[in-house]
Amino acid sequence: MLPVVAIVGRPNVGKSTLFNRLLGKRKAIVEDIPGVTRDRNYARVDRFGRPFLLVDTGGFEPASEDRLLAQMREQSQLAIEEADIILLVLDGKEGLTPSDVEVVELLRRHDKPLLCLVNKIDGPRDEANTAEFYALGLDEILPLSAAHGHGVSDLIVRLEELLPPVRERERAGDETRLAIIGRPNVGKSSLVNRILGYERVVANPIAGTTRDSVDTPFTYNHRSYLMIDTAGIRRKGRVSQKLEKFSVIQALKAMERAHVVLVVIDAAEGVTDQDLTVAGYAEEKGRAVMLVVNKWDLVEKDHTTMGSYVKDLRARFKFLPHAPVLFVSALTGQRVAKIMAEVEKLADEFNRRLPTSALNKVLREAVEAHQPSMFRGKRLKFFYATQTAVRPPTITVFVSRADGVHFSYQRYLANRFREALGLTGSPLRVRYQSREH
Ligand SMILES: Nc1nc2c(ncn2[C@@H]2O[C@H](COP(=O)(O)OP(=O)(O)OP(=O)(O)O)[C@@H](O)[C@H]2O)c(=O)[nH]1
Ligand SMILES: Nc1nc2c(ncn2[C@@H]2O[C@H](COP(=O)(O)OP(=O)(O)OP(=O)(O)O)[C@@H](O)[C@H]2O)c(=O)[nH]1
Repeated sequence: MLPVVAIVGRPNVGKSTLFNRLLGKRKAIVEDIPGVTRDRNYARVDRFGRPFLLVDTGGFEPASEDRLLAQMREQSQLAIEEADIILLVLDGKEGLTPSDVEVVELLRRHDKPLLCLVNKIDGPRDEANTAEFYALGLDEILPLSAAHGHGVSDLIVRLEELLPPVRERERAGDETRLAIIGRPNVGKSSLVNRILGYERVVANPIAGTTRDSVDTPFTYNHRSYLMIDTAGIRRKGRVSQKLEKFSVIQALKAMERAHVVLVVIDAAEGVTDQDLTVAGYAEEKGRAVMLVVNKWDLVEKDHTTMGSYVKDLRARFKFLPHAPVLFVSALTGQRVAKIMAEVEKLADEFNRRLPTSALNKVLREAVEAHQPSMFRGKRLKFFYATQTAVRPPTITVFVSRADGVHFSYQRYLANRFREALGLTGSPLRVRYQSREH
């Protein structure tokens, strides 16, 4: 499972600066998810020896000293519960403050690895500023300039030493891994129980290596599935609802390991930004996504309700035009049995291997039926298409000028591939590569 590294510290100490510094240029999570305007406070970091999920716990509302301390306690508590490693950022320019002392006390009562960073040590002149922080009695204080990068490589070395070893690959086999995610209280556990109640649970839940994870293998229609549990979200209660991003982390961790992701939406509450955020991440990762609208029993309906609900859903989840949508009630059981039937179809498509001959036939016929427009005075030439990856199915098309394939033509070809190959719900990636002939 992806380890979590949380950055904590008072406002203005440089948490976001450090976050961006560790992230480097490339942000691993899409930032332009339509409909999501909120700041990004978490991202997968892949640039170093071991990938991890980095969380910036900042973003306090401006508050009085008292309120601030309360928020910092809460922030630290969450980091203790959720993170594998905690980076405490202190302000070397401002010096040690009473709230720093308190937070350190709180953090070290637990055995989570803690790295204490004194930031804004921009040059030799500032180094004396670190001295007073030794009063905290910590074994190790790392001077840092998040803004200029000094000390960052030392930090990374320490981080890598502390990160838990990479677990051996997820249990091999061709089972489909299923994650059910959604905001607190949308009915995830009820759905999991319903699904596992219907299907044959093969074994007792296997306790994962981390305390929160309990995956359940089961079979449906003679095929193996693994239900990835997101129980962590359930136990947090009051606190994590305040800092919603921590429940997002659980969802991100589950999605890392999943093939098929069920994004559960509360029918009565409607789509929230958080739903869009996690679905956007699933889309970016190339997971097969299904939108499950739960608590359908609570909605007053006439014959137009479902249609307009779908329309609204499609508009919000524009980036997932193919995701199947189901309206269910975990309470009454209505249509819950359909979920696994849909999952099976989706998983089939998601795992599909497409013969090169079939792909080329589709490509040839599509180009014949509708020629691409000229690019810089020349007709584009399409050579051939072949599948270059599975999960999700990925097709590479070789063409005279990859940059000459207009977006609308890309969409046209992708749709032709989908139609011809019977891919209705699964993501499909089509890449273009230039070739001379
Ligand atoms: N001199 C100096 N300034 C820094 C350094 N790192 C951050 N700053 C400055 O400190 C200020 C606060 O930085 P942020 O990264 O926004 O701090 P933050 O902790 O995320 O703040 P909140 O979002 O309020 O929690 C900005 O003006 C930064 O430019 C540093 O290494 N040296
Ligand atoms: N009316 C109605 N209530 C439901 C339905 N599904 C779940 N609930 C209720 O919604 C509440 C939350 O359900 P849970 O299954 O615990 O939701 P969860 O998403 O696992 O919640 P967290 O543990 O907070 O993440 C419970 O009171 C359920 O009885 C449904 O289809 N209709």
